[in-house]
This record gives sequence, C-alpha cells and structure tokens, in this order.
Amino acid sequence: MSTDIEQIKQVMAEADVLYTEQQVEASISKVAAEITAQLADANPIVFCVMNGGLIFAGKLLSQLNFPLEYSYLHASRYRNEISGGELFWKAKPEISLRGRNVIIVDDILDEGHTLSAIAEFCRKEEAANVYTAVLIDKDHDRKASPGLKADFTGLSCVDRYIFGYGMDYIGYWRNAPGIFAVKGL
Ligand SMILES: O=P(O)(O)OC[C@H]1O[C@H](OP(=O)(O)OP(=O)(O)O)[C@H](O)[C@@H]1O
Ligand SMILES: Nc1nc2[nH]cnc2c(=O)[nH]1
Repeated sequence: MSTDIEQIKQVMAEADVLYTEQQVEASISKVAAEITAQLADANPIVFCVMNGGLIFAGKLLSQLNFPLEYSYLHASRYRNEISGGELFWKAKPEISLRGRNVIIVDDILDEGHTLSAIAEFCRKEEAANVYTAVLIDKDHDRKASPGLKADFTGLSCVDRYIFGYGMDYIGYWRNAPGIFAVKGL
C-alpha cells in the first residue's frame, strides 16, 4: 500500500514543537563539549546507529576536535513502526572493537532496549569501554532497566511519539528541522 503523502504533510502541520532547531543545535554543542572533556585522549571509535542517529552523529562529529575513528552500525527495533519489537541487526560493526573505547551515538533513548543490546554486543566484542550518547531521552518508567540513562544526553522529552532530527514518523520527517510530537500520540 502506498503512503498517503497528504496525511504525512498533515502530521507535520499539526505536530507540537518540542524543541526548535536552535535549541537542538545548542544541545548538540553541549554534548560535544561533555564528550570532549571526558574522552579527548581516549582514541575512540564513534559508531552512528543508523538510521536515526545520522543527523545527530553528523552534527556532533564536526564538533569533536580530537583524534577519533568513525563508523556505523544498523540495528532496528521499530522498522518504521511506532512501537518496538525484537532487535534486528542489519549491519554489525566491521572494525575490531577489542581493547577500544567505543562511543555509540543514537537519536533517542526510549525504552533503551536498542542501546542496551548494542552496548552489550560491543562488550562481548571486548571493547575496553562502551559509552552511549543520545540526542534525546524520553521520560517514562518503562526503561529496559530501572533508571537507564545514556552517558551523554542532549535533551529530554515527554512520553509522546516524536520525530525530526533523524527520528521518523513512519519513515518520513527524519529531515524535520526541530523535534516535534505527533498530534494525539
Ligand atoms: O530505546 P528504544 O525503545 O529501544 O528505541 C530507540 C530506538 O528506536 C529508533 O530506532 P528504530 O528501530 O526505529 O530504527 P531507525 O533508527 O531506522 O529509525 C531509534 O533510532 C533508536 O535506535
Ligand atoms: N521516531 C521515533 N522513533 C522512536 N523510537 C523509539 N521511540 C521513538 C520515538 O518517539 N520516535
């Protein structure tokens, strides 16, 4: 079935703005400063979690002014749906993680199953340390483990379905310049 583009446009038109582009950019700079303060001498590998992590990782990387390697991995629990299922690996890291400091960069920590599973994978691959960085943390009590947080967090948000800055609404609006909540969700 083809997507109703008019409905996709309507979702954007009716969405609530949670954070403007300016606010998101400021939060990315804050995370970059925190990572720099802690890991500038760590020779890390930074992994972007595709697809959602793309914009955050891209904007973050150019503000990390120290030696690092960059790569990507692709694991998805939502696969363009609005509720999560099993973690499905589409691309595992190709670089050896053994003995390395790893920074996993993703758009959102919602329940946290995705990030926890990826971090666990990196530990099994014998990474020396695994750090996590997310653009936004959703505030609710359904975390994969109680009190689960990323090591570096840009923003937090209410318990609604959000899109923009890499995050999709049924595959659309990852390009939205701000963070928005879908009306009624
Ligand atoms: O904290 P969780 O409840 O596990 O959810 C967070 C994950 O969900 C989204 O990925 P998704 O599986 O939708 O893939 P995508 O990156 O391609 O959008 C998002 O990018 C995170 O990786
Ligand atoms: N786009 C998007 N992806 C998610 N993955 C987990 N929670 C969310 C959310 O609120 N929005």
